[in-house]
Amino acid sequence: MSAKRNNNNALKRGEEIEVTISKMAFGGRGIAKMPTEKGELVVFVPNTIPGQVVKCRVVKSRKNHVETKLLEIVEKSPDEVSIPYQPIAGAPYATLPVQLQQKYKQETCIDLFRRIGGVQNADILFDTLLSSPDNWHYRNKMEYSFAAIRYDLHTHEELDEFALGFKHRGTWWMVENLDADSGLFDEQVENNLHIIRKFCEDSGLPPWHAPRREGFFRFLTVRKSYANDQVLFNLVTTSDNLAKFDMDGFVQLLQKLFAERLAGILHTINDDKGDRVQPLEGASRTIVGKDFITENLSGIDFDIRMESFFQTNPKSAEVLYNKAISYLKEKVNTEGTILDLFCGTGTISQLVSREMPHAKVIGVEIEQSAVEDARKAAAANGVTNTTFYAADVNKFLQEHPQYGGKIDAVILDPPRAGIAPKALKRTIELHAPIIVYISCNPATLARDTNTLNQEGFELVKYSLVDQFPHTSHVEAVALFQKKS
Ligand SMILES: C[S@@+](CC[C@H](N)C(=O)[O-])C[C@H]1O[C@@H](n2cnc3c(N)ncnc32)[C@H](O)[C@@H]1O
Repeated sequence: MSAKRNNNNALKRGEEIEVTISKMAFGGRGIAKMPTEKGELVVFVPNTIPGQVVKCRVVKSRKNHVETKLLEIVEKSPDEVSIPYQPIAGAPYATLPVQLQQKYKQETCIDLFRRIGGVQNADILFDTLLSSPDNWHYRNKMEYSFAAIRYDLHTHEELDEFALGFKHRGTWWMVENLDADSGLFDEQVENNLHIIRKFCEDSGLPPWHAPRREGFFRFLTVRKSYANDQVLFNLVTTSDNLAKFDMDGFVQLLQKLFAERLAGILHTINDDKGDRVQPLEGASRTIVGKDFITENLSGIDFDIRMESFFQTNPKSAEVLYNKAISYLKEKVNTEGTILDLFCGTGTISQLVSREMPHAKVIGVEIEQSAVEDARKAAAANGVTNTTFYAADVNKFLQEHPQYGGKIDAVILDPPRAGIAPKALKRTIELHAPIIVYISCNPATLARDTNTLNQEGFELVKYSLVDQFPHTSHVEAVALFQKKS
C-alpha cells in the first residue's frame, strides 16, 4: 500500500504520507520505497518495523530521500506478536520477537562499520551478538513525567488533565498515563503508579504545564536494585506552594505500597524552567531512608546514588564487561598498566583489577560524585590496585604527559555522543598497543573506528550486546591493536 504521487518533485516538508516499511536501517529507522515519476524515493520513518503500514509527516526533504516523523501505525507487521504489557514510546519494538530485533541490530551495525567505519570486511571481523540475560524487566531506572496535558491513547486526544507517565512520542508537552507494567522496569512500581498519581492529583496542586512553564509536580524518578530488590524514589517538584503538599502522607503511601522494598525517598526542588530532573539551582534532600541503593555486579557491590551513571541493565552489563575484559586479557600482560577512561563509578576498573590483580588500573571520570562512589566501592571491596581521578579526559591526558608510551591498554567507554576529537587524538598519542572501546552508540564507535584506523590502529574484532531489548539501542565493544 505504498503511496503514489503524480508530480516528480520530492515531497514537501509537512506533507503527510502513508507508506509500507520494507527494510530496517541503523538506529531502528524503517525504510519505505515510494514510487515517483522520477524513480523511487526513499522514505525514512523512525521507530518502525518492516511490514508495518504507517502514517508519517515529512520533516526533511532531499532529492532522493525524505526523513519523516511517525504519526500513526495503520497496520501491524505480520512479524508482530501480542505482549502482556502497556506499550510505551520508549520501547517501539516490544511487539517484535527479540530474535528478529537482534537480527536487525546485527545486520544494521555490520553495515554501519562497513560504511561509516570504512571496514570492508566488517562481516568477518564481527565476533558475536550476546543477549541480555533478561529480555523483560531489565531496567534499573525510570523517569516518569507529570503533565497538565494528557494524551489519550484510545481517542488520540490532547486533554487538560493530570497525567503521570511517559511523554507522548515526539512531544515535550504531553504525557501518556502509565496505567500498567510496561515490561521494561519494575512491575510493582508500574502497576501502582496510578495510585501515586491519584494521591498527587487529590492534593489539588497542579502538575507541570510545559507550555506555560508552571506547576508543582514535575517528575518521579525511581531507581531499582536487582541485588536487594529495593526501590529508591525521587519526587521532583517546584517550590510553588510546597507547604500545602502533604509530604508525610506521600511517604506513608509509598511505605504502604512498597514496605521493606522501599530503600528511601528523596525530594528535589526544581524551579528551573528547563525540562530536566536535576535542577541547575535547587536542592535534593532525603525524606526517609537512604539516598542510594546497592547493586551487585559480578560479585562486586556498588552504592549508586540517584543521579550517578550506572548501566541501565546491570545483568547485561556483566555480559558486556566480561566480553570487554576477555578482549583485554587476550592481548594484555596481566601486570600491565590500564587506563579506564570515562570510568563512571569504576565498575570496569574494579572488575579488571579483580581479574588482573597484578595490573595497575587508572580510572578517569568527570563526575566527582561518581568518582567518590568508585573510591568507596574499591575500598569496600578490598581493591587496592586502582586509582581514580575526577577529571575531564582531555584535560587529564593533557596534564599527565608522563603516561605517554607507558600504558599497555586503554579502555574507552564514552557517553552516547562519543569521545571528543581532541580527547581521541590525545588517547591515540598515548601510543598504547591496545584499545578496548565500549560504546552505547555504534554510530560514534564506527566513526572513531575510521579515525583509529587512519592513525594506525586496526580493528581486530567487535561484538554487540543486546543491552536494551525492545529499543533501537545496542552496546558494542571493539578490540583495536596498534599496527606494527
Ligand atoms: C557510558 S558512561 C560509562 C561509565 C562506566 N564505564 C560504566 O560502565 O559504568 C560514560 C561516563 O563518562 C563520563 N563523562 C562524560 N564526559 C566526560 C569527560 N569529558 N571526561 C570524563 N568523563 C566524562 C560520564 O559522566 C559517564 O559516567
